[in-house]
Amino acid sequence: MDKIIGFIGSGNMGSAMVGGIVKADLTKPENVFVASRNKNTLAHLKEEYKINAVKDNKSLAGCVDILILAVKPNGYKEVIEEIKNDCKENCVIVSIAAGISIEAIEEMFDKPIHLIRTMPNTPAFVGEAMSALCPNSLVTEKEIEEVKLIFNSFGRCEVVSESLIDAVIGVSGSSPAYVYMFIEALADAAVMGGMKREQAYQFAAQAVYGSAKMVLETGIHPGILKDNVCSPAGTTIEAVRELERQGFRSAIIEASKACMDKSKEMTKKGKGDGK
Ligand SMILES: NC(=O)C1=CN([C@@H]2O[C@H](COP(=O)(O)OP(=O)(O)OC[C@H]3O[C@@H](n4cnc5c(N)ncnc54)[C@H](OP(=O)(O)O)[C@@H]3O)[C@@H](O)[C@H]2O)C=CC1
Ligand SMILES: O=C(O)[C@@H]1CCC=N1
Repeated sequence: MDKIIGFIGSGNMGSAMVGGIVKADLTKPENVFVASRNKNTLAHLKEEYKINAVKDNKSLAGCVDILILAVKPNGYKEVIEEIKNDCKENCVIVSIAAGISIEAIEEMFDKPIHLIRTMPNTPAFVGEAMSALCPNSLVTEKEIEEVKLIFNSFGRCEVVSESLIDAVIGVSGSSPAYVYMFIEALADAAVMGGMKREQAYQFAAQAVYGSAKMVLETGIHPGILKDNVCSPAGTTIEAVRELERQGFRSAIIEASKACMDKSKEMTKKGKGDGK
C-alpha cells in the first residue's frame, strides 16, 4: 500500500494498530506517521517499528492521506479543533472513538470530510482484531477498500451500518476485557486444582483460542459444539448446569447491554464525554 497513514495518539489502540500494520508488512514503516502527547510511547513505537514520530498534531495532519484519530473520545474535540485546517485535501479521516457519531465528528470539522467511523479492538496488536467500519456519504468505494486493507492487516473487518455500532462495541470492541476475565477465572480454578499459575494461563487461553477457532473455521453452531463436549453423565454437563444455575449467559448478556447503553449515552451527549 502506498498511502501515507497517520495516527494521533500512541496509547492502547494507537500502539496496537501501528504494531499490527508494521508486523503485517502492509506498508513500509516510513509510510506510517505517529504524533502523540505521550513522548514515551511515541519513542517506543519509533524504536520498535521504525515508524516516523512527528513532533506535533498539525504537522502530522498536513502530511498524511489517511488520518486515524486514536485519542480518547473526550479528546476528539480539542484535537480536531487543532488540526482541522491542516488536513490534506481529500484526506480520509478515521475515527476509532466509542460514543461519538459520524454527525458529531462532521460538526467538529465544520466542513465536508471523508470520514470512516470504526470500532477495532486491542487484539489488533497480534493481528487478530475484529473491526467494524461505517463510512459517511462522501467516502468513495476506493477509499473504503484502502481503509479495509489497513484494518484487514491487523485482523478482520466488516462494513456495517452506524446503527449497529453500539452492538459492535458490546460484542467485539469491549469484549476482550470480558474474555480476559473469563481466562483469569478459568486459570484461578486450575490453580485451585493444583496447577502453577503461568501454566494455568496457557491452558485457559489456548482453550479459549481453540474454541473460537472452531466456531470461525467449522461454521458449526456454537450450541452443537458445546453439546459435542458434553458426554452423557460426564464432567462437562455438570459444569454447564452450574453455569446455567449461576446465570452465566444472563451475566454476559447484561454486561454487553450495559456496554451498549453506555455507548448510546455517550453518543447522546455528543462530545464523547463518558462522565
Ligand atoms: N482501548 C480499547 O480497547 C479500545 C479503544 N477504542 C477507542 O480508541 C481510542 C483510544 O483509546 P485508548 O488507546 O485506549 O486510549 P489511550 O489513553 O491508551 O491512548 C490515547 C493516546 O492519545 C494521546 N493523546 C491524548 N491527547 C492527545 C492530544 N491532544 N494530542 C496527541 N495525543 C494525545 C495519549 O497520550 P497520554 O498517554 O499522554 O494520555 C495516548 O497516547 C478511544 O477513542 C477509544 O474509544 C476503540 C476500541 C477499543
Ligand atoms: O472502554 C472503552 O470505552 C473503549 C471502547 C471500546 C473498548 N474500550
